[in-house]
Parts: sequence; C-alpha cells; structure tokens
Amino acid sequence: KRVGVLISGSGTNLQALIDKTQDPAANMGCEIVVVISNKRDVEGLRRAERAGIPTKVVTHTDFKSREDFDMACHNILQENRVDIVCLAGFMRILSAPFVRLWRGRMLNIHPSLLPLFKGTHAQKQALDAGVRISGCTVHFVEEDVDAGAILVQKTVPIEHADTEDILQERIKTVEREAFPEALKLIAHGHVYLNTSTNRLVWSR
Ligand SMILES: Nc1nc2ccc(CNc3ccc(C(=O)NCCCC(=O)O)cc3)cc2c(=O)[nH]1
Ligand SMILES: N[C@@H]1O[C@H](COP(=O)(O)O)[C@@H](O)[C@H]1O
Repeated sequence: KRVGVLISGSGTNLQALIDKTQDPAANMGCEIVVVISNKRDVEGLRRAERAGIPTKVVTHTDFKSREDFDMACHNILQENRVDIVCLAGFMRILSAPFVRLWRGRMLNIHPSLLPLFKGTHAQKQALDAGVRISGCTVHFVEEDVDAGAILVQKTVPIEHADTEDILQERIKTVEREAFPEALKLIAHGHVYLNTSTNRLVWSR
C-alpha cells in the first residue's frame, strides 16, 4: 500500500511512521510515498527529506477557499497513487468533499482518549478536567472533527506535577506506537470501515 502523510509541524508522528515503514522487520505492508505540509520550513519536512521521501509544501493562504486548498492536496495524493492518508500533526480542518474522497482510507492521531477532549489543546483540557489518565487515539477521519471510528487507543497516567509540555511528551511516547499499529491494521486489511453503517469490520 502507498501512504501519503499530511503534516504541519515537528513530525514526531511522521518519524515513527517512517521508522516503521522503512524497517522490513516491522512488516507494515505499506510505504510512505509523499509528505505534504501546509507550513514551510517545519522539522517534519527535514525528517522526510532525510528519509528520502518526496515532500510538497501547499500553503493554505495561497488558496481562495478551504476546498481549493484541500483539492490541491488531493491532486498531489492522486498523482502519487496514494491508497492511505495519515494526518500526523496536521492542523487544518479538512472540508467535506476531501473527507468524502478519502473516507475509510484516512487516519488521524489525537492526543487524548476520544471522545474526551476533542479539538485543540487536548492535553490542557485533560489537565484542566483533573482526569488521572489520558492518552492518544487513532481514528478514521470524518467531517465531524475528531469523531471518526476509533482504531487504536493507548493510555498514560497523569502525574500531579504535570504541565502541558510534560503531558504532551508522555502522550507522544505512546503515539509513536499507536499510529504505526493502526496503519499496519489498515494496510494488511485486518480492519476496514463499513462506510454505510460507519462501523468497523474486523476480519480476524
Ligand atoms: N474533517 C476533518 N478534518 C480534520 C483535520 C485535521 C484533524 C486533526 N485534528 C485537528 C483538530 C482540531 C483542529 C482545529 O480546530 N484547528 C483550529 C482551526 C484550524 C483551521 O482553520 O483549519 C485541527 C486539527 C482532524 C480532522 C477531522 O477529524 N475531520
Ligand atoms: N496530532 C497531534 O499533534 C501533535 C503533532 O506532533 P508531531 O507529530 O508534529 O510531532 C501530536 O501530539 C499529535 O497527537
């Protein structure tokens, strides 16, 4: 399977996907063929270049509308014959037409145990709520933000002295396991999204 990864920043999740997909022993069943960033000069682009993966920068301010930006990204994904899209720290909401084109083939990783703490600053939301456990969620992408069918979740404890940064780092340690795990499930066809019932179908 051919994978396209959308990023906006540091790309630690991208790095985890690169490490696993470029390690034959991981038997991921897929390769990353293109990385698209909506921001120039971010660390994630350097990570892709170091791994020999083609990169594209699509600057959202260059486009008249959200849909036009999304379609520019879609065209790059099509040109690269991408089968699966991974949102790895991609911070732009995707429009309904784009989501429809990739429904059941697009994953996102979110730094909380969804459905708790949707949206931005999920780590701060968890600290403010006083919960004792948080973690990350890998889910299929739906129009409704952070609401798609959940594939993989991993937990971390919240400690008393935690700050947003400490918690974000702790969550990232399990994100780098969760995202490759979810991608491998999809690439091997062990699970798929029944798009009419919006339910996951696990084949074994
Ligand atoms: N339609 C759809 N698209 C997404 C795009 C990115 C992410 C990543 N998680 C994200 C969750 C929330 C945001 C957000 O609210 N950003 C501030 C507004 C930025 C903007 O103007 O776009 C961004 C990414 C998830 C989704 C999703 O679940 N569904
Ligand atoms: N989607 C969220 O945004 C952050 C991106 O980090 P990185 O992958 O760019 O380092 C991660 O915490 C991830 O959960």
